[in-house]
Parts: sequence; structure tokens; C-alpha cells
Amino acid sequence: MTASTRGASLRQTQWQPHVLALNAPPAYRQWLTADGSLTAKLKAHSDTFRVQCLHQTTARCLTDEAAAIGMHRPGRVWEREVLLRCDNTPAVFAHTVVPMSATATDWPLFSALGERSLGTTLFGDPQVRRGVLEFARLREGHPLAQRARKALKLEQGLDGPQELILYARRCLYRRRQGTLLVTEVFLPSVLELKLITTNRS
Ligand SMILES: C=C(O[C@@H]1C=C(C(=O)O)C=C[C@H]1O)C(=O)O
Repeated sequence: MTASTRGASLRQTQWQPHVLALNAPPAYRQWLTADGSLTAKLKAHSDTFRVQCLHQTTARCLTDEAAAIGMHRPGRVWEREVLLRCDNTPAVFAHTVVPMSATATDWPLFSALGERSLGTTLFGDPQVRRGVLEFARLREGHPLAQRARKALKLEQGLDGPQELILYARRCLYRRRQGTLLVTEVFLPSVLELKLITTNRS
């Protein structure tokens, strides 16, 4: 890596309200801007869909997400990270944070999700308010890029795809007094998915 690309990769990841600002390939754009539940979309593009929960624990939130969830400075949150698998291939690395100030009344189903999709609890609940999507091309050193690559490395037993360009989106959800920030990092295999028609010939 040259000094110039090192400087570029270390440039702070900017979360944008406009997907075109990323210069992402159209194939990624259609996933980044997909409306509704990502779980539902992934299920429509695979025979088998699974949520692999990597962990759900307390952690310190990332510096670029504190303000988004209403925290004055990065602090402890509930953190959930999963791989969304289509036909057992990881398609999305997802990272969700909830401030510790949130109560079980705010997010009654979050703590016991396990390998059930978070989406099924968000999109079915009339009390949940969904914010606007933000988009980013994750710089190489961004923690979520590193964690996604690490999850893939565990999957592929390789050094991990170093030159992987990762596009992500994030969305803030509100319910009662609670906030919850979902960040979805789209892995290259998502581009291989094909819509499965219902009337299979
Ligand atoms: C928000 C959704 O939930 C999905 C499921 C997640 C989980 O189970 O942790 C995380 C991110 C999402 O891609 C959705 O389906 O749109």
C-alpha cells in the first residue's frame, strides 16, 4: 500500500444521505437503497436464509455512531453483530447498537433475539419509527470493515480479502424512549444473489 492510498484509506468514513455520493456500482446501489426489511429481501433471493449471531454483548460504541444514537460521547451500549447468510454464504455483516439507557419497555424483544432476525421485530411493530438511510464506503481501517473482513476470514480461512471495498448503510430506529442503530455492511457475495420467483418451474 502506497503512502497516498494509506492516507486515503485512513480518511474518516463519511456517512452520506445520498447514495450517489459513494460512486458505488449500480449492483450495490440496488441493495444499499432497498426499502423495507433487508431480511425479507434476502429471503426472496435465497432458498435458505439464516442469521448467524456472532455476539450480543455490552461494548463501547464506535466514535461515528455515538451522536447518531443520541449519546454525547462514545459510551457503553448493547452491541449485536451477525452474519446474514443466504444458502449458507455470508451476504451481510450487520452491527446493531442500543444505548444502555434503553429499557426492556423500549425494545422488549432485543435482548433475547438469538438467531431470529432483528428485522422481524422492527418491521412488524407499529410503535417503531424508522429514520432515513445513510450510506458510506467504509475506509479500510474502519472498525466495521475490519470486523466484516475478520468474519469472512474465519469463513474462508484466508488472510481475508484485503482489497475488499465495503459499502454500508445505517438506519436509526426509535420506539418509545429508545433508539437503535442498525448498520449493514454488504459483502461481495450479495451481488451473486438472484431473485427466486415464487412459481418455480
Ligand atoms: C433491520 C433488519 O434486520 C436485519 C437483521 C439483523 C439482526 O438480526 O441482527 C440486523 C440487521 C438487519 O439486516 C432487516 O431485516 O431489515
